[in-house]
Amino acid sequence: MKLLFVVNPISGGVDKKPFLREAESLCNNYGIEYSIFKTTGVNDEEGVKKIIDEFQPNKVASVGGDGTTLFTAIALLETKIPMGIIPLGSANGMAVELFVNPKPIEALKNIIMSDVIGHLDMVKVNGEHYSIHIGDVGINAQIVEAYDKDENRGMVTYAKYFIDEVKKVDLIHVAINANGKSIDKSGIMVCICNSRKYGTGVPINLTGNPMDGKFEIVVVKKIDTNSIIKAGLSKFEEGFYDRENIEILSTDKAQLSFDKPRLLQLDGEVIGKYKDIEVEILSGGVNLISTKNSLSSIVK
Ligand SMILES: Nc1ncnc2c1ncn2[C@@H]1O[C@H](COP(=O)(O)OP(=O)(O)OP(=O)(O)O)[C@@H](O)[C@H]1O
Repeated sequence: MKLLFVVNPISGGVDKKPFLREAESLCNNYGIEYSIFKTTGVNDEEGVKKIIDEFQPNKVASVGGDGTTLFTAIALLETKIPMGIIPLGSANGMAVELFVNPKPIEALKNIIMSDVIGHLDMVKVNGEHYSIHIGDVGINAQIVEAYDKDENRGMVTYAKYFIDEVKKVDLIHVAINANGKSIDKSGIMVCICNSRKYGTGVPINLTGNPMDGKFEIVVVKKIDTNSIIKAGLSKFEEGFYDRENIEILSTDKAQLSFDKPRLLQLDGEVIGKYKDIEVEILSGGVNLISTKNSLSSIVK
């Protein structure tokens, strides 16, 4: 077997060397041929495609956070090569969502051993951007933008910008065209969800399923002390999920038209400001290496 590691050296502020030492020793012991591609943060698409082409891996392990998972998934989109996730980012929202073993070396053993493939959907935005986890316009996108400019990573940095942004929250008006209907909505955040929960553990789309060929548009109506407390508590107990503060629309294609250009983030990456957004599902776009146990938890 040939295994390619796509490694983000900076994700989560975690040093990847100890994991890589253990991974290399495991591969050497079992006679697994491997190659390591380290991302640099600039023009990595070309580099990773070149190594995929030359090395022709049977499996790919994405070592990093959600951004790295998405980067790897996009690189593999036109191949049928399956990929798995080694959670070594700051929040690892997608890994949690997909019931990946939280211990990196155990996640690697699952990738090596498993022939179980899950057909994970991917969301395509404006014909050129992708998401597998959650994208949004509004308060969270603003936080992600501020977070990205800070050299510190992790939850404490995220929390610092959360508090700043809550103070200056702005109401968004959006016209949503989906399922043959057009509806107008207002809220503090409009989310495009392939998945259920943010990396922080806060649920946004509890009825979603990342493998059902659909995505959800979730409009969060307001933010006040009560909704913040409920959102925070719902991380620990889903009973606190505030159904009254959200509206959910499930579809496979939608057009969103905002009152003015709005900042969009997809899977933790800031994409830019858009007034109009077109979203479509790429059903089963990612061949995800999983396990029977994880798959039954995902699609339950
Ligand atoms: N060598 C590098 N130096 C700087 N930035 C990098 C490098 N490699 C990748 N990146 C950037 O890292 C980001 C992706 O990070 P990723 O989402 O995997 O980790 P994270 O943000 O720490 O974790 P999480 O998404 O779980 O919160 C992308 O913006 C990518 O451009």
